[in-house]
Amino acid sequence: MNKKGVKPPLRYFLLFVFVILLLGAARYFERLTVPMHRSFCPQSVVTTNVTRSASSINQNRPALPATPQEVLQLRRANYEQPRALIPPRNDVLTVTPWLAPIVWEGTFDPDMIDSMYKSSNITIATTVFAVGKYIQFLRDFLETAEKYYLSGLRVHYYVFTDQPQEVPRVELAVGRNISIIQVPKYSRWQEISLRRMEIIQRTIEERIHIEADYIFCMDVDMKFHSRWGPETLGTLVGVLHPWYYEFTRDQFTYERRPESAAYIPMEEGDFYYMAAVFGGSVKEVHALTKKCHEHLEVDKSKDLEAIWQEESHLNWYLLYNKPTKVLSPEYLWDDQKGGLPKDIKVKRFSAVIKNKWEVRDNV
Ligand SMILES: CC(=O)N[C@H]1[C@@H](OP(=O)(O)OP(=O)(O)OC[C@H]2O[C@@H](n3ccc(=O)[nH]c3=O)[C@H](O)[C@@H]2O)O[C@H](CO)[C@H](O)[C@@H]1O
Ligand SMILES: [Mn+2]
Repeated sequence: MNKKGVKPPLRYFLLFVFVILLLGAARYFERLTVPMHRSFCPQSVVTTNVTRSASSINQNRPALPATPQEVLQLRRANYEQPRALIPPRNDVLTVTPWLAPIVWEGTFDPDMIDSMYKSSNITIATTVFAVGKYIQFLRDFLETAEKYYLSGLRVHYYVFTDQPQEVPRVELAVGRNISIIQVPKYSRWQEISLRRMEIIQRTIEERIHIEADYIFCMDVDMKFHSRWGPETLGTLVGVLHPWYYEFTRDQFTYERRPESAAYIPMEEGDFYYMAAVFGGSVKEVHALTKKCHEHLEVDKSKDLEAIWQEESHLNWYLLYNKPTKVLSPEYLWDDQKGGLPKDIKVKRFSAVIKNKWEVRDNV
């Protein structure tokens, strides 16, 4: 017996029990603090945490998303500080007067954006029409999309075609799938092009509203050339037309006949958007396609066809329903423009040069 009345072996045992209890308490409090952090985290980080706690049950799952500790590290990640007095680009407009960002190379951090969306579990519907001879563009569109378009995210392609059996088999990455939907072939290319609004509206109502969170509607005579990442996602997204982004509003080829539902007066207009890509949340794109479809019908009843078909109606819509994000012409280039000007640092998605007389039934 020592002077405190506890034998040395017993003292070591009690010390051991105490340490074990201390470690247990530390782990318990660590767990408690995670939900507290969560409530202060942005949405994407919250999702990351949730996924981790689920996946940590199954230790065999490959490529685990960030742990809560890693999330903290991520929040302190070593990226360049945004400087309030130093604009990332001073050669281009990076925000609209209604405070929507305009996305250009150099204005965002791709790694940061990717890590924000990595475990977000969102699905992006992507519609593409390949009717008549335009089926020839589909393979390149899909193959290059699998290389560059929203890599690592869930993408559901909806291919609308009159020849389902001709849709090429393209290997899709994990989490990506394709639905083929048969549509009629109208005899005029203008009709094929402008019917897209109606068909997209209907398909959103029938299934896309259940199957996806965001949607992009794209032309098929296009190829991806480099990253098209989740920096493009937004509630309502329009893209600057590569031929018109330097022009003033009076030079835009808006519909100028007051009889048309797409009419825009000379003294109005922000940008000229190209109809080869538009997108946003499924809800907003549904509203857009519904309104444009209605306006197309109104024009049709007056025997009117807007100067650039659905593109004229899209421009009307986006003038009076401001997009929440605008993509620069990096996201919609045209190979016919040749080399890139100084302000376009990267070509991400571009229209291929096509022989209109060869691919269209009527020109
Ligand atoms: C540079 C230029 O002049 N651009 C205009 C032209 O774009 P584009 O020349 O890009 O129109 P386009 O021929 O690519 O047609 C639009 C899309 O409709 C689909 N499609 C069209 C025809 C067909 O036979 N089969 C088929 O599947 C296909 O997905 C195609 O990508 O016409 C559009 C008409 O809406 C817009 O007004 C564009 O601003
Ligand atoms: Mn096109």
